[in-house]
Amino acid sequence: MIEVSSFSKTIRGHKVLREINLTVRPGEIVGVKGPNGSGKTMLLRAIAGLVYSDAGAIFINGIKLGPGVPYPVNLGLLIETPSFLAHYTGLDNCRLLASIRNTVTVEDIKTILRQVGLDPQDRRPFHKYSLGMKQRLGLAVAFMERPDVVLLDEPTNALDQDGVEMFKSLICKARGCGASIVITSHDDKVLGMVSDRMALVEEGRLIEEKPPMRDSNICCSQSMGGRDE
Ligand SMILES: Nc1ncnc2c1ncn2[C@@H]1O[C@H](COP(=O)(O)OP(=O)(O)OP(=O)(O)O)[C@@H](O)[C@H]1O
Repeated sequence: MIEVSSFSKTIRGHKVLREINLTVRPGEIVGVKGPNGSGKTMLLRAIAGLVYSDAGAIFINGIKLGPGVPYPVNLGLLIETPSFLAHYTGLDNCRLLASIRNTVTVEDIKTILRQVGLDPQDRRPFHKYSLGMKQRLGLAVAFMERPDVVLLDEPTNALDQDGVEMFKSLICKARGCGASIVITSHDDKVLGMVSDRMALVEEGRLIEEKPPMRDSNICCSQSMGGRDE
């Protein structure tokens, strides 16, 4: 459960987030839209515990984020361009990141790589990947550890149609497993299809929240089995 409570953030004298209130329950996807520079990425960074508040607070499963507080749950994060070790393969990059928490096996990693459309046996180093392949690898890492909180900034950037379908399937599965998910996108169509609610951010303010759109939400109509096949 994500609870953002009257959260404000000022950077170098500029108020980038202003009294944001937002709750995302387990098994819920909130889509955030808004113009360039409105504060969408900063909101995700704040929920990820990467920036702290000037006023207000963010609670994850009831635990207030702040300096010295370990992130309370498994976090799946894709913010801006994913950065990986240039000379490592996709599999080796994933294995390195997975070794930090040590909660998934190599087979789990190979499975998620296949799910995002990458070949675990591909020996090409990351720097030879296309933009779409890099984005797919970023998504693989975000979902690799069966996260409880998923924060995705422009997740369909550089993805072809097949990649967008893969993304929809991944996010619906995570929702079905009870993750609290926030995504930003300039693609209204994708946001509309997967979000339970939409939030509109302008000049650092959350100015409108739209109610659940169950009828058009593809995640509501898909089967919500476990992750692997
Ligand atoms: N590291 C930083 N230092 C200072 N200001 C920043 C920093 N990062 C972002 N900002 C400012 O915060 C505001 C919100 O930026 P943010 O990246 O959250 O916008 P956004 O809604 O994600 O935009 P876009 O749609 O272009 O990705 C902008 O005015 C930006 O200039």
